[in-house]
Amino acid sequence: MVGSVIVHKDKIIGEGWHRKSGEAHAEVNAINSVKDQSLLKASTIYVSLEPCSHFGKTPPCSDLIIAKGIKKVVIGTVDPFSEVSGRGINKLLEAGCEVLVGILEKECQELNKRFFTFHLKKRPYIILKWAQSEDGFIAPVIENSEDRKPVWITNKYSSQLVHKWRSEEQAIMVGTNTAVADNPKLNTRTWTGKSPVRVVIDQYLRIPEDSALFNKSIKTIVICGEKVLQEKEDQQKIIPHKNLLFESVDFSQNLGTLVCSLLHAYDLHSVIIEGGTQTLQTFIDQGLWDEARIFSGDIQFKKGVKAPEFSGNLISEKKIASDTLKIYRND
Ligand SMILES: NC(=O)C1=CN([C@@H]2O[C@H](COP(=O)(O)OP(=O)(O)OC[C@H]3O[C@@H](n4cnc5c(N)ncnc54)[C@H](OP(=O)(O)O)[C@@H]3O)[C@@H](O)[C@H]2O)C=CC1
Ligand SMILES: Nc1c(N[C@@H]2O[C@H](COP(=O)(O)O)[C@@H](O)[C@H]2O)[nH]c(=O)[nH]c1=O
Ligand SMILES: [Zn+2]
Repeated sequence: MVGSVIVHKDKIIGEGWHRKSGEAHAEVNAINSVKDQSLLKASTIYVSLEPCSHFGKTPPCSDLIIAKGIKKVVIGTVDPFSEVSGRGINKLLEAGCEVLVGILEKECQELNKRFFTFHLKKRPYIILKWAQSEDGFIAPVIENSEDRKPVWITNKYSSQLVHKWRSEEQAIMVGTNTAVADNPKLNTRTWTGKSPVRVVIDQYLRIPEDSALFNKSIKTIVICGEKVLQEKEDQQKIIPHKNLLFESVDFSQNLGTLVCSLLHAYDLHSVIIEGGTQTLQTFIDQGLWDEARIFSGDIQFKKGVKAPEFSGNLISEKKIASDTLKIYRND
């Protein structure tokens, strides 16, 4: 999200923000919102991200600022996107604008943390999320039960918050055992908004075909081994569908890095990984995470699947009725 404000003689005369990829940028909306366009020549434009310099889905905002005769530009942070990255600022300077860069820089980077991670680290912003019992388990001992559903640890308020989080991210991922044991839907249900793209690891394609993840209602990417995919394709057991995509990777390599490259190639800027422990630990051990959101319920399991082991900076802790939510950052 990028925001822009236009100020004339200490008075805000225009405001705008970038609503959606492909639509008008913040500066365009802010400029268009100014009723008396003749004031622009004596105004300052504030924008949280460097004005763009390239013809992307829309024309360059730096050209528009210059064309409107705005003389002073205050920028929160440089754009990490290689097509822009300093070029927007240079265009403005060359046109004789006064340009201030780095105002509330940290706040502006935080606002677009997904976008920054995607361009600077060439991977999605990674949020780890799990719920653990009071004694540190994410599930009791798994019995080979026909009844494929999660053992619920958290309360309905935490669960609703998770659905809000799902609506805020572009992808959601789980490991094979979780898909087998829980038959999760991984959609956004108790909150409004989009469901993320579902991603599941399934090296040997052993997740039952009638699983909710394969119902084709939402775009779903299955990450499997090269050999098994070839075999299934040869047997014509994979029917191509726009919402069910199979991607093979070399499981003898570093899985975390492979998944990150794959999601980057799919242009997915963020992913929430909802377990289980083995999958979460894979990313933790490779330092491939940005935030961990951990619920603790008041239930005790005594034995079962241990929660992941990790260390990070605790940035917030709160009670949600009987649950505790702790959020950590990896920095
Ligand atoms: N409370 C909570 O928040 C949650 C609880 N759960 C519970 O956790 C349990 C499952 O957890 P867990 O057993 O840790 O399983 P995972 O869901 O993490 O699945 C593990 C499997 O995924 C594949 N996999 C994961 N990481 C790798 C890797 N680095 N390399 C290769 N393959 C990998 C392997 O499949 P393969 O063996 O086919 O190679 C592995 O056996 C379930 O009981 C579920 O109910 C799950 C999610 C959240
Ligand atoms: N058990 C457990 C969670 N489990 C996670 O939620 C998934 C189920 O998603 P869905 O089928 O969409 O409701 C499940 O597979 C696992 O990833 N989450 C929590 O917030 N609290 C909990 O106590
Ligand atoms: Zn722009």
